[in-house]
Amino acid sequence: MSKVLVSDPIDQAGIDILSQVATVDVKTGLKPAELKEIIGEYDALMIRSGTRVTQEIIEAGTQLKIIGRAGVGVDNVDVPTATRRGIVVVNSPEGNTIAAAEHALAMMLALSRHIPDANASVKRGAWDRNSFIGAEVYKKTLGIVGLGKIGSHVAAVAKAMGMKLLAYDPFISNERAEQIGCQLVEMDLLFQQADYITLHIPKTPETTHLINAVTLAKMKPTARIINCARGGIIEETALAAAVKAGKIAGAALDVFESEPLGESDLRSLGKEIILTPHLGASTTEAQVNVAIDVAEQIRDVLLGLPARSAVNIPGLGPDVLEELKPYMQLAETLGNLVGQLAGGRVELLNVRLQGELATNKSQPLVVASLKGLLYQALRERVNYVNASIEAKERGIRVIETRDASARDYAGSLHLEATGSLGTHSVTGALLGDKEIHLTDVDGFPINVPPSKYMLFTLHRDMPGIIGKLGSLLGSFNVNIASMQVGRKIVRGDAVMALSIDDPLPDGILAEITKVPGIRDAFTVTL
Ligand SMILES: NC(=O)C1=CN([C@@H]2O[C@H](COP(=O)(O)OP(=O)(O)OC[C@H]3O[C@@H](n4cnc5c(N)ncnc54)[C@H](O)[C@@H]3O)[C@@H](O)[C@H]2O)C=CC1
Ligand SMILES: O=C(O)C(=O)COP(=O)(O)O
Repeated sequence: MSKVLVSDPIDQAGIDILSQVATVDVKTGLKPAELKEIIGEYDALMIRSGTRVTQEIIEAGTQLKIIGRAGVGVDNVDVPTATRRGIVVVNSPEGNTIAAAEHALAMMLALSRHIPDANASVKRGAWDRNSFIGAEVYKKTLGIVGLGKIGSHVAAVAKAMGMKLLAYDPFISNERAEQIGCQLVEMDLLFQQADYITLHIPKTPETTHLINAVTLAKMKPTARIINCARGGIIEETALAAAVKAGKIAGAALDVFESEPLGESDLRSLGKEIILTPHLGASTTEAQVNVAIDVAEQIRDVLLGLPARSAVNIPGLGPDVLEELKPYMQLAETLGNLVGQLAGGRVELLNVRLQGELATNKSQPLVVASLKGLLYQALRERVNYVNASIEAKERGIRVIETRDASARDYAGSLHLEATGSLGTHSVTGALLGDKEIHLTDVDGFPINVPPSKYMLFTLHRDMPGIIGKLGSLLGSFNVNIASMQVGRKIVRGDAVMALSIDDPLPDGILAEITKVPGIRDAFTVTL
């Protein structure tokens, strides 16, 4: 019989499901060394945010087949190491959405009415009605950073309370934001105008310390900020200093850079700050939901069945995958590329499967294109299982067409995306069955393999332009690995695709578009 270790508190409903197929040991509060010592005995590990599943732990887990996170965030799991070792990582993307959203809303109201401190003062025996004059949220502006599952529910409730809603989410379409009743704005404007700011984004390299002394300085002195997403998105020392100096009116935090929270300036602040010990998902309902959701997936994987919310493996049959693998990679690369060219906030994706790809078996390529398209927004959390649902939730319309007539290649894939930078298209094919080639960008024929850092220009085909661009890049110490021009007619419009060795330095795109003849320039990281 399989063995499952549950190393954080999980609802009994989950334990009951696991017990149908495995021996279950519940051992919470283990130190890393203790976990490392015993993990080798187990086929599955079930956790919440309390257990750090590091590379060391995963490598010691020689029998591990699956790690189940009974919640959303998998930032405490070394997913790349698990993937390399063939261990499935699953989570419960929706089980605690309502609990986390309600906690953020509770924090907003508690901050506005000083409920924790007023309660403590009555319990101390006082009857002080003057120290706790509050503020109403009605007709105030709520700025939501991250309009995903939790952010959207916060929006719906806040709207019903009469709040005006602003949102910042570079990966959500205007159409989707409007449906939720939010106005999408840039982050600076949100910070300047909001009376309350609530964060609902994942912790990624881009969002770490997204809120720092500079962003806090943009807030109104009467504004308050709430973080029920992840510790480390707000720089805690900068926040404590801003609250202490009265630069902002207050903050409510459920999550911290290091948990449990140790010595911290945050603890010494008064009623303007509320701290809770990572309670966002701690409702009876959410704990039952996530425990069942994840335990069912662990049970299924131990029985050799696929998992429905795997964050690191495709939920497709191995035979289909093997055949389509190189094309899946092509579709992901093209999706990632066209998403960046279209500016991220994509509303419409046209997928055209051409030549031998125009068969019904190629449906996974549409999913792979969406996975690529959403990669910039969701990173490793988007997978073949959730890409279509995530796209739908973001209001991305997908139109799929099949054209069996082969063009220059036996099979090719054409993607056209409409986003905040307009409509852009890319086509790609495989060379020698394996090597990915871009064969067309915005209707201009090219033939280049994609590379990690790329620069595209739209320019007039005229003498001297390539030299000028080369010298400009040289003056910024940018090394060109390869370059190709695609044009439809001589001396008409043309596209240049350059592979470069490093990311483009800040400010250079603006310089490039100043070169006479160059109309536009885009850079992408693949
Ligand atoms: N305090 C707690 O106990 C809980 C915390 N969480 C945390 O809440 C957060 C949100 O969860 P969900 O709404 O389920 O995730 P989600 O994936 O549905 O939504 C996240 C949104 O953030 C957006 N986003 C990504 N990068 C961004 C950036 N740089 N700037 C602005 N927006 C960006 C994405 O486009 C997406 O719409 C996660 O960090 C999760 O770990 C979730 C449950 C409980
Ligand atoms: O689901 C999440 O991302 C959470 O942050 C909840 O964490 P928890 O399961 O309560 O330790």
